[in-house]
Amino acid sequence: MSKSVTEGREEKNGFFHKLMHGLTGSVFEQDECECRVSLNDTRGVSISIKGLNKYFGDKHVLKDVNLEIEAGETFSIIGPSGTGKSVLLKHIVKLATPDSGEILINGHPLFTGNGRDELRDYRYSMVFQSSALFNSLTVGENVGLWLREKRICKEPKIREIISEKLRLVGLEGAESLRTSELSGGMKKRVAIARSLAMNPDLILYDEPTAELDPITTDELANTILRLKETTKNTTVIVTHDLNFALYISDRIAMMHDGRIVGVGTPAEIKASDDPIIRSFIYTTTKGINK
Ligand SMILES: Nc1ncnc2c1ncn2[C@@H]1O[C@H](COP(=O)(O)OP(=O)(O)OP(=O)(O)O)[C@@H](O)[C@H]1O
Repeated sequence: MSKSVTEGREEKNGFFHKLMHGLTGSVFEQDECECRVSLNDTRGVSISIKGLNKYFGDKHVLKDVNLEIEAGETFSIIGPSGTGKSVLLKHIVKLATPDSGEILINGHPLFTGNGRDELRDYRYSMVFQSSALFNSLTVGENVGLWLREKRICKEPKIREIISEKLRLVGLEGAESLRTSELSGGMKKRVAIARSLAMNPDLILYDEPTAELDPITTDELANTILRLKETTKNTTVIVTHDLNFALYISDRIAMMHDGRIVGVGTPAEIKASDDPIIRSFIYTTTKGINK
C-alpha cells in the first residue's frame, strides 16, 4: 500500500474523526485552562497556498495549487465533482498533509517550520455537508458541545453564547428543539451556529447546499451574507453550486482536474473567456438560458 493511501486512512481515522465529533478546533495545541480563549472578537486570517501537490497512490489529485485568500474574504472554490476541492479544503484545516508545497496562515507555515507559537490561537471550524449533528441532543446542546466539552466558559456564559449564535442564524429560542425533528435547512443553520460558538478565524463549508432545495439554499445564502455583517472571519466554501457561489462570494476560484484554472470576482468569473470556466457556466445554466 502506498504511503499516501495509508496517510489518507490515518487522516480519516484521526483528525477527521475528531473534527466530526468535536467539529471545531485549533490546528495547534491549546491550553486546557478555562476561559483562555477570547470569544469576544472575530478575526479573519489570510491563507496563502503555495505549490501544493497531493497524491493518493498514483493519483495526482492536487496539481501545483497556488491560491491567495485574503483575511475576511468570502471565497468559494467551485468546479465539477472529483476535481480536488474537498481535498484542498482538508489541507487548509490539516485533515490532510501535502506531498509538497505549503499553506501559510497569516504568513505562518502550517506544515513546516515552527509555526506552533504564531498559530497557537488560530481557530477554524468546518460545516460538513451532512451537518454532522448529534440527533440525540437538542439544538442548544449541539451548539454548546465544544464549549462544554473543552470547558471554555462557565455554564451561564455558555448558555448566553448558544442563544447569541442561534439568533445570528435566525433560530432564536430554538435551544430545546430536538435535532432529529429539524428540516435539512434548519440543521444546516444549527451546524453553522455550532461552528460560530468558538468565534472561528476561519469557517469552512463543504458543499453547504447539497441536499437543500432552492428556497432553502437561498435562505442559507442570506444567512451567510448576514453573518458577514457581524463577523470578520474568513469564509471558504467548496461548492459545485455556481449560482450560490456567485451570490455570496467576494471572489471565486475555479478548480478543474486538480488545478486552479481561474480566480476572480463573481463579475470576472461570469465574464471569463477561459474555455473551462465558460463550459462550467454553460453546463450549469443551460436549462435557465434555454
Ligand atoms: N482519502 C482518499 N483516498 C484516495 N482518494 C481520495 C481520497 N480523498 C479523495 N480522493 C480522490 O481525490 C479526488 C478528488 O476528490 P475530492 O473529494 O476533493 O473531489 P471534489 O472536487 O470535492 O468533488 P465532490 O464535489 O464530488 O466531493 C477524487 O478522485 C477522490 O476519489
